[in-house]
Amino acid sequence: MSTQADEPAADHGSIASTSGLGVLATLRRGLQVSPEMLDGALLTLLLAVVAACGRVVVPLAVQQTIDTGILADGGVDSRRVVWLVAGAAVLLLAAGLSSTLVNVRLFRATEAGLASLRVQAFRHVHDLSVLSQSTERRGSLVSRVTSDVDTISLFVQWGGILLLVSVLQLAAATVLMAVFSWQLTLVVWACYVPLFFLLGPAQRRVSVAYTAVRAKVGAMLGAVSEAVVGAETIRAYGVARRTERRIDAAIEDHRRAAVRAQKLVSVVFSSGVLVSNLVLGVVVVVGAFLGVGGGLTIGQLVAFLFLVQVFTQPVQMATEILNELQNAVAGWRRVLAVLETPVLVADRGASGTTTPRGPAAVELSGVAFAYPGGPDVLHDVDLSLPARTRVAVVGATGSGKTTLAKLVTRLMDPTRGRVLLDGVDLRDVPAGNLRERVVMVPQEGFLFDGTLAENIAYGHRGSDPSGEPSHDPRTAGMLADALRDLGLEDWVADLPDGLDTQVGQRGEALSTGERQLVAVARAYLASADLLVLDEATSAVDPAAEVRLARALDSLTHGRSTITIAHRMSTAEAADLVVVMDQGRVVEVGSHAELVARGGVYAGMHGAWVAQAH
Ligand SMILES: Nc1ncnc2c1ncn2[C@@H]1O[C@H](COP(=O)(O)OP(=O)(O)OP(=O)(O)O)[C@@H](O)[C@H]1O
Repeated sequence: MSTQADEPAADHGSIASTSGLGVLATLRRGLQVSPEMLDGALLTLLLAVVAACGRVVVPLAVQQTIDTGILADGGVDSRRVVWLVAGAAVLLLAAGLSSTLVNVRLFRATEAGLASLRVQAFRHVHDLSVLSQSTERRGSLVSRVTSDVDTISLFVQWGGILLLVSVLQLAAATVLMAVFSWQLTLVVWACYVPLFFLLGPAQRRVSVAYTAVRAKVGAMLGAVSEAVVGAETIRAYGVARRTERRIDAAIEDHRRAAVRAQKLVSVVFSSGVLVSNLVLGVVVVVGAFLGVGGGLTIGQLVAFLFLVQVFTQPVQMATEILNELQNAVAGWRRVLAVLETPVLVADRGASGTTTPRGPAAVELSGVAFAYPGGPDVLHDVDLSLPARTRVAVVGATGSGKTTLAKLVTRLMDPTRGRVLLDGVDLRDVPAGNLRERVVMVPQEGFLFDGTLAENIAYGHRGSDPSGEPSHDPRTAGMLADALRDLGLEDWVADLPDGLDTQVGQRGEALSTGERQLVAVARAYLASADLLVLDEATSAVDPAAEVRLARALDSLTHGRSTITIAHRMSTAEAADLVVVMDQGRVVEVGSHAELVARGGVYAGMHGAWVAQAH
């Protein structure tokens, strides 16, 4: 039997920055994760072949028209010319249609694949422990689900189409050229291969130049937006000139970087055109010699000139496409890394042990915890918190109070030891059951842009714990009851639109104290068996303080609560006080007992009393 002592330490793996797979492995894995991308790929490929063949229709038609129509043995054969032109038109139409279909089909398949990739990545981010999320900067996580997926989409929809069509186009042109003259085909390839290799380094320089431009754009936007946001401070300190100079410099930097990048692009582009023209010249000269020897007809020579044009575009684009491919693979790696991060706080689901609703008792046994890569911040915590008890956890800043709260609410799992709810290890309690029974009330809950009613009802999940907060009339009734029980009716009545008041983004339209009240009302509606409260530290006016205290009192009445207490008055009012010091529980008892004991708590309390009076 496994005991807490021999349980392996939980590996708090954070999200790797990339998946560490090679290019091909990344592409293979990416397609496995989003198989929708390959939907109907065979037909798309066939259509792409038709589209690519369309690129050589004109050279072929020109050759046929000249050799068998205009220069026919018995003089110009007008009927043949007309047929050839009409045939070419039909083929071009078919190729154009195929090309459109290839675009549409690739677009549709890619969007379906990427949408499912986004959903998977987003769901997974949600399942990851708070720990994995916090080790990764949240913004960066958002970018993985959004802009990194965009780099893939950019490549697949633009680069991918070009790559597919270009490769087929080169193949079709080469085959036709080889049919006309293998010698001249070799000449064309010999001219283009070096260009391809030269373009690589040039393209890299372009890419570096553009990265610099993007950085300068960022710096410029930063400088401008800082000046706009901080306009009041800038004016107050009379530093407008200095700010202007900074902005001017940032704009000038950007201009210089943009011009440099554009110059490089012009050089690269013109050299492509130059080589293409040179090849045309070489083809004419070599072709003329071959023609003299009887190896090449005039029609074929002219067709060659067209075919050289068919070569130029894919070769010029190739390095850019490869660049996009690199970007896409990098994006894919970052998204896959999210998907590969193991869910540390795993949900046992139906195979877990559902605990019945009712008074909740909590026990911590030999609990230790370390944040990733850090030392233990909780050591050997043994605690038994009876049901229906108001517990206050006190301790100096950094003593581990919040960490303890996160373990009790299973936002993370302990590195060693066990946290039990009514005797069941939290790791065995299904997530739905746990969220129904245990609710964490942060200092200030996150408010969503919407009405006050919506924000309060957010905590209520009706009878279905996994369901959406219900919007039915019963909720309205419950809201009214909750506000009455918490003594918040007056407050809501005084608001301009009552429960329909818009709270603004993140609740910016409410005051700090009001946001705290929303958090309390929300927790009340959630009607959990155990509340873990992080007491607000921000000061509010005395009237609001009284209202909040009264609401909190109603909220916690008759319920098991664990409050991270920042005020001694909260500890005084609690049934049980847990004192933490440097990650250890050093004292447990009632306020009176602990004061009488004359230990750490008595010292903290004494200091508070002395300061207050
Ligand atoms: N995400 C984190 N990553 C690494 N270390 C952390 C993290 N959060 C907290 N810690 C560390 O863990 C220790 C305990 O922190 P905790 O937040 O639990 O203390 P606290 O008692 O709640 O403090 P406060 O009263 O200031 O909120 C501290 O040393 C802190 O630096």
